[in-house]
Amino acid sequence: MEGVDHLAHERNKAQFDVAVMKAVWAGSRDAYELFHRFSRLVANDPEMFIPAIKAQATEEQQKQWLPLANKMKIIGSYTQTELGHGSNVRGLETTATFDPKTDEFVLNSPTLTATKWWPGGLGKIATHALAHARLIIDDKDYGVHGFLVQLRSLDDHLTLPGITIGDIGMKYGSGAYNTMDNGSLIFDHVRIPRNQMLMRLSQVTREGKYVPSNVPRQLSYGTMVYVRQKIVFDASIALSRAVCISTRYSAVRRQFGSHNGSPETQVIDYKTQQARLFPLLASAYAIRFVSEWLNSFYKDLLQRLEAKDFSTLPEAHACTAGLKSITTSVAADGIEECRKLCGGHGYLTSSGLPELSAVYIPACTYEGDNVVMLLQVARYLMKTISQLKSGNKPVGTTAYLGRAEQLMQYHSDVLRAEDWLKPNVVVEAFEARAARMSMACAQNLSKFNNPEDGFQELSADLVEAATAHCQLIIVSKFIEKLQQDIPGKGVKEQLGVLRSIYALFLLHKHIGDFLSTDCITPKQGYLANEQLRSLYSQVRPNAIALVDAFNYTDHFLSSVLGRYDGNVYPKLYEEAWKDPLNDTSIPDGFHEYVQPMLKQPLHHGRL
Ligand SMILES: CCCCCCCCC/C=C/C(=O)SCCNC(=O)CCNC(=O)[C@H](O)C(C)(C)COP(=O)(O)OP(=O)(O)OC[C@H]1O[C@@H](n2cnc3c(N)ncnc32)[C@H](O)[C@@H]1OP(=O)(O)O
Ligand SMILES: Cc1cc2nc3c(=O)[nH]c(=O)nc-3n(C[C@H](O)[C@H](O)[C@H](O)COP(=O)(O)OP(=O)(O)OC[C@H]3O[C@@H](n4cnc5c(N)ncnc54)[C@H](O)[C@@H]3O)c2cc1C
Repeated sequence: MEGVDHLAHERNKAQFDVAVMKAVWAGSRDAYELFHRFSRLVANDPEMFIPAIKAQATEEQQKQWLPLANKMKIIGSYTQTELGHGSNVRGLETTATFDPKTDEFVLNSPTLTATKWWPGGLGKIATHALAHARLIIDDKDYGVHGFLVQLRSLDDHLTLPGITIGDIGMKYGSGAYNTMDNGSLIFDHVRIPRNQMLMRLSQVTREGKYVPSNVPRQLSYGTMVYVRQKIVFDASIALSRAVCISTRYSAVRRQFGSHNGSPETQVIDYKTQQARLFPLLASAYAIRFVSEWLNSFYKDLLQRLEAKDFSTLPEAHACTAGLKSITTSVAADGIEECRKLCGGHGYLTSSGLPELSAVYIPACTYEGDNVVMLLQVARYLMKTISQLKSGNKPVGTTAYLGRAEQLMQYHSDVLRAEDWLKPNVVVEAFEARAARMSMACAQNLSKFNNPEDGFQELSADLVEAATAHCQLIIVSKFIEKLQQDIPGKGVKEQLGVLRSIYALFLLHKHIGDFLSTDCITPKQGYLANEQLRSLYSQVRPNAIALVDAFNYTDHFLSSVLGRYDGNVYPKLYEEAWKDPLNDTSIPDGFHEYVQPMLKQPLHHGRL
């Protein structure tokens, strides 16, 4: 019935202050930032074009271009990926050849695979591209640099001479990503003034002299690092949206279990439903908190870079790449699991889940394919280990590797299931697992004469070691979050339950790592799983309140299953009748195509 809260009985069970939990969830990001995340499918993708200008343009160039971009006087596209190369940025083929006679660069797409392909906004709306191309001076190739190129007239929006642009066509399903005009672009000897090469990091003089960057060349990748840390925050929103929908629906849905006319069982009370749903609820909170930490780490990096302190740049790259990879995989897989948790109705567009999935899953690919990103983390871990011998003491997220010798002797001293509730017990187990997996890779790598051959041969193991390292970071940051002063009745206790669920779910899921590295015994693994079951019972009465704390409106969720009031069935039915198919009783085409078949006479008893 309208106006009735069908989930009131669930909300009354909450054992914590929901208003405080809402504030904890919102964290340091304001509402605009939250909304902005989902207005990202705008043409002028502010996520990339504007940050790239800020990162790679000189002050003078910023003064010229930023006001235009910020006021949408130009619409920009971050145009890096090509038909033939996306992951391998150093393999890009587009060229920008300096012409000293005219003080210009000539941009050209020498091959079909050099065609720019995928950049958002490029297909129909962008007027300018921040094009990544190989800088060529006097036939010498100086590698990939950024160039600002006008693509379309600002008068009639027609493409300019030498520019061939198109949309790359429909993408996965009917999802909203089809509102993004990801485009293709071919340059045919397009000339731009020399001052349209972004010259903050390296320059080309009027005489055609290349002045290399006096800072790490990887700063030219800075925009990708910036977006990757934002993507981690985005993962917490996407996953929490799906978890909110499937948790509320799981409390509404009843199936089996009726005795003597009693109501059927709420599916949220089935242990299998809890074992699938509650780790995702815990993961949403875990990803949110690690994204807060990552954002502060990134802001600290920016301050250091201003002071020409590059000391945390490698770690920032490894953390943004690795956490982007892990959190988007968890969120993408989690959204699909949430669909399945809603049974058949989860497959309806009106559930909001198919659309959320279709829009979200490319996050595992864009801004760095998730495996390629974990391989970057693995390189960083192997390099860190290789430097141990020279006395280099790792700090920050790899500090535990400085205690590798000690961790190699570690054995968990868990005796009872509740021992797994102690944060230090959990962190030690995760550190030992990560250290032993990385040390084993380093050991095996040392057997190869050519380290690169070894790295390729061992890359699957290295990805697993990188995953263990990133999961340790997320577990540690969840624990650190709870060491903060968090007011409110029961709030910290509930977050402590979620923290333990997150960690013990991972331990259970990756039990093979923990056993094969001899960090824990099978019995200790069994006790962890036993504790997990008990934790699910502790979350159960708070589940609805924990997803209410995400503070999402019904409009934002756009899901009949995830409605705040739980009034699902009437709204499901109402929503279905909005489908144009239900405008008429007899479907179009019936008389022309179906009825003649039905009217066909029977021949000898056969149709
Ligand atoms: C809501 C949210 C909105 C979400 C809104 C998002 C909307 C979708 C828009 C999507 C946009 C895109 O996809 S834009 C396109 C995104 N494309 C990508 O992400 C491409 C991924 N590929 C890459 O980043 C690079 O090719 C990478 C894989 C790192 C390899 O680069 P290189 O070959 O140059 O480097 P390597 O040889 O591997 O490493 C050399 C050294 O450089 C270091 N290094 C490499 N990259 C580094 C980096 N970024 N910063 C620091 N250091 C780096 C390595 O650690 C090595 O250090 P040492 O070992 O110490 O020497
Ligand atoms: C929705 C969407 C939006 C995008 N928007 C933009 C944009 O605005 N601007 C832009 O420039 N680009 C954009 N891209 C492109 C995106 O950045 C690339 O697709 C992404 O970087 C992956 O590169 P790739 O396609 O070359 O994948 P590939 O690297 O070709 O991946 C194919 C397979 O090869 C594997 N692989 C590749 N290299 C290795 C290796 N060294 N070791 C082991 N395995 C490897 C990968 O893991 C993967 O399984 C977008 C892509 C999508 C899907």
